[in-house]
Amino acid sequence: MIRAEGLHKAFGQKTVLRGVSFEVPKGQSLVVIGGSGTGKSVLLKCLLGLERADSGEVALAGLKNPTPHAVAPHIGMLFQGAALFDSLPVWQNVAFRLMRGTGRMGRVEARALAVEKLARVGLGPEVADLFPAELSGGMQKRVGLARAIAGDPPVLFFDEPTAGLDPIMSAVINALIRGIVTEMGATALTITHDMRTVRDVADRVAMLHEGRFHWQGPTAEAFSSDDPVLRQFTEGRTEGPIPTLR
Ligand SMILES: Nc1ncnc2c1ncn2[C@@H]1O[C@H](COP(=O)(O)OP(=O)(O)OP(=O)(O)O)[C@@H](O)[C@H]1O
Repeated sequence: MIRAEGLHKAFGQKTVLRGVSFEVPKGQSLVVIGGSGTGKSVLLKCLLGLERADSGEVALAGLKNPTPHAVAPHIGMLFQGAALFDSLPVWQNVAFRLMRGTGRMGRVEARALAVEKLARVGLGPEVADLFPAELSGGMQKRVGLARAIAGDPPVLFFDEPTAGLDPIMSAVINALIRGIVTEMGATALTITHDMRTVRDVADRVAMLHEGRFHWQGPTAEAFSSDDPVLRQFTEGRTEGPIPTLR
């Protein structure tokens, strides 16, 4: 479960979050949309404890206002640029967290688990010993996804999972995310600008606008709503209540 209650966050004079409240029940997938600079990344950082909200509360996997360290074993995260370690082979990237800390896995077990997770995201065992630089962007995303699910975490975060991918690879990654989330029974939160990701991945959609969730609801309703702010965004129109610089 992921819950936020009245999150406020300002940087100096600039208020970014003005009372964000929502709950993602266990096993559900929420996709957060919103224009550039509306605070989606700030919200994600507040949820992960990477930024402290000025006020409000976060509950994540049973933890209240967790620190990044406390929350790490309970979450998997796919970063926007995949964020793999260049100097480590793919399998060590996937098993990175499992090979550290108390109760860490031995190399043989960790490698076997990495190969299994790579298979889940459509990559063969021959990829395990390659280095990230040898992979295409789509393959790196798959490796990032394998790493996110390596520890079978109950909560998954996806930050712009299709950024920089072609439409076909985007569809592949979206389908993988949806399949994995359903199969694991994970609670998921995805940030995206990609309406295809919204359609493919979301049970529910929330739109961040002027520091709050301006609209929240089931995915089908997000695309049939007559809310002018939501419509302008989902239809990508320059005219409407959201100001644009042209
Ligand atoms: N550490 C910081 N210090 C000052 N301002 C910040 C900081 N982090 C974020 N901001 C500001 O908060 C606002 C929201 O930024 P954020 O990166 O969350 O937007 P976003 O919705 O993720 O945008 P995009 O879709 O373009 O990635 C921006 O105006 C940004 O400049």
